[in-house]
Amino acid sequence: MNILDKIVADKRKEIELKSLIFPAAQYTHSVIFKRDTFSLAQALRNSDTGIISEFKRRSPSKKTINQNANVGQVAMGYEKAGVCGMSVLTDIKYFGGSLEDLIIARASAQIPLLRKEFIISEYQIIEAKAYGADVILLIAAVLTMEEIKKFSELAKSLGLDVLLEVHNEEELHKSIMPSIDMLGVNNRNLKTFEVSLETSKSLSNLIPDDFVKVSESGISSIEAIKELKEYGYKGFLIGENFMKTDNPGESAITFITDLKK
Ligand SMILES: O=P(O)(O)OC[C@@H](O)[C@@H](O)c1c[nH]c2ccccc12
Repeated sequence: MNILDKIVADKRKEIELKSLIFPAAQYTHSVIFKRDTFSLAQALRNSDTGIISEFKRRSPSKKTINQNANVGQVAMGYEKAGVCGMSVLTDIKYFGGSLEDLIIARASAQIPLLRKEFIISEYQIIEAKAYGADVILLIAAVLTMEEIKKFSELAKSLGLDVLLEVHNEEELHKSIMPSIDMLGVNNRNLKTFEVSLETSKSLSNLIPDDFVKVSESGISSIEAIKELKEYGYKGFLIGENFMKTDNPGESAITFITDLKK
């Protein structure tokens, strides 16, 4: 079994139990559930920097990235840096994240927040909104075309933006539908952890122009962003490059200042 299959198998068990303890219906009456959301797609369209910065303590490919960072402080730093949005890992077992991190980020910054999660059920989409997310991630590698349609339509009906992530041409073909706002190309193969910006470059011309194009993972230089922009990318998801430093917020400020020069 590859790591992605393992993560998804664990996730199924987790949701099965969680939905018994906290049924989805109990979330939908809360004030936070009914709030207005921020649009990441809109922020990216209006931006000339396009940075989506991530909060990530560890990952299966990098055992420790940053165990000390305070999610509230990092969210404030990212907001001050002028990022278009912040991605918050909520998977505990493999990434050391949590829904608590998401809610603290929500309380700390008024910017679009992406729930970074392996979404395989409608329950997690309700939960995402209830914990303060504005955007959900759907990973084509673990979903059927029917699931992508059902999940993205539910998200849209709740006022959430949808970032659909692909890694190859086949995943891209099954994912193109009107309920998707942004198409993310993950430069990291989630099954082997290999990273190459060539993935973004080679898939770019297959993505129709009505979707905001986002390049994800392995981005650590201004040069890389300038190059990816030429392939039509408007969004750049950066995690480790900021998180591996002692002050991720400050690192984002420096990075975006340099990007604007
Ligand atoms: O830390 P990086 O290489 O800058 O990557 C960030 C982000 O793209 C990566 O964390 C990611 C992209 N897609 C995912 C899906 C699940 C978990 C994590 C991810």
